[in-house]
Amino acid sequence: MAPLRSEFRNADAERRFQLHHLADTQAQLRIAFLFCSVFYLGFAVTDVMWMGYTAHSALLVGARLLVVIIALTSLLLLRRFPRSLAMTRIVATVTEVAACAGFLLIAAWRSSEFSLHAISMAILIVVLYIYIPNRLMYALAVAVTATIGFVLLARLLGSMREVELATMATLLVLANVFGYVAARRYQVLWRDEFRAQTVLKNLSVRDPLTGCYNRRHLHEQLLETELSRAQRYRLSLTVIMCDLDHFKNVNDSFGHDGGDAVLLAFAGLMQAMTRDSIDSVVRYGGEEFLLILPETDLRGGVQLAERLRQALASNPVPHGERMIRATASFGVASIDFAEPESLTAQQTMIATADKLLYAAKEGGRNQVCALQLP
Ligand SMILES: Nc1nc2c(ncn2[C@@H]2O[C@H](COP(=O)(O)OP(=O)(O)OP(=O)(O)O)[C@@H](O)[C@H]2O)c(=O)[nH]1
Repeated sequence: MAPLRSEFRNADAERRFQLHHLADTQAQLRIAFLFCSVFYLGFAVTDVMWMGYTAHSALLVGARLLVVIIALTSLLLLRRFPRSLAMTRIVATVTEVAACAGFLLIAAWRSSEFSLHAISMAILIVVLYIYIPNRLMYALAVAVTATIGFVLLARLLGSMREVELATMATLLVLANVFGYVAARRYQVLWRDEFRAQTVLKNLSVRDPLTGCYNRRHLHEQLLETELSRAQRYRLSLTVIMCDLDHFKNVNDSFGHDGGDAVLLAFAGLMQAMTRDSIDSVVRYGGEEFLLILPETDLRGGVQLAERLRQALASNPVPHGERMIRATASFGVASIDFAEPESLTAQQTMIATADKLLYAAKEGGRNQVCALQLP
């Protein structure tokens, strides 16, 4: 995690974290925008009480209304783009900037009350860091700029003595420091929690030796998701069942560690040669794997199986000083849901791929057998 901004260094992990929290972030922002609108408008009463019904107080109320309009527009934009991370960040930052600009304008126009404004400024700083969810660096930039602007205005327009001004500035610096520290703690805690959840989820869906998906995840989610997606969008779907040949001999000759090295190398090949986040590699049994290839026809499936077969056969696996030669057999079953009569169920696809795999074993191993399902 990057220490200052308290975000994952890996952009992809950070994006997944942000997306995971997006609904909560938006809900919190909606409340913050409503809260901001009520308070900005509510304090218009004090403008009128201090200044009476003058053109000056009307201008102040106008400035407050502008902040409220921006906050409410942000609220509508959140409703319009509920899945957009970029929009969520933009509306959070724009509303923060508008709230600070409005506040500084009001402070400048009611320049006789800077010690009262200082209390509001301290509250505003806490709200920016902790209450409005935004990237920590954006909150820091807005809060520090607003604080500097406020102290400069107090110096130029206020009637404070130097010592009062210095004390107020120090207190506001402290508010920034504690706001930043508290916000940073939240950010770190949320990410730690997300990391722990991700690790637990991975443990429950993946095989610990090879990192491939496990069979439970295949049956609970993967296969059904991919089949229904292929059916809905009338796409083709291919599965490859593969099994290392004479694996018992590998274990007997090189020990269990040698067998594990071959399993790892084969799983690594499959993961490297398939499409990231599209294809799935499942450890189906001891030395048996299942590949699920969405939007892939029989020809594509056979090509991949052939490439895998050749890669394994021609690249012996290093194990200590020795090299282990290994081969595998493959059964490829494909279905095209563009054909209206395709009714193949999950079990049929896997059972067919399994039969084809055993046909490949019967045929002499180190080969690919394939079939297009109706
Ligand atoms: N090293 C290691 N071996 C495993 C693992 N899981 C299963 N095995 C072994 O894999 C071997 C599978 O043997 P068989 O089912 O007889 O199949 P085979 O020897 O590969 O023969 P064919 O599949 O007919 O080519 C057994 O010896 C299992 O103990 C594992 O995680 N690590």
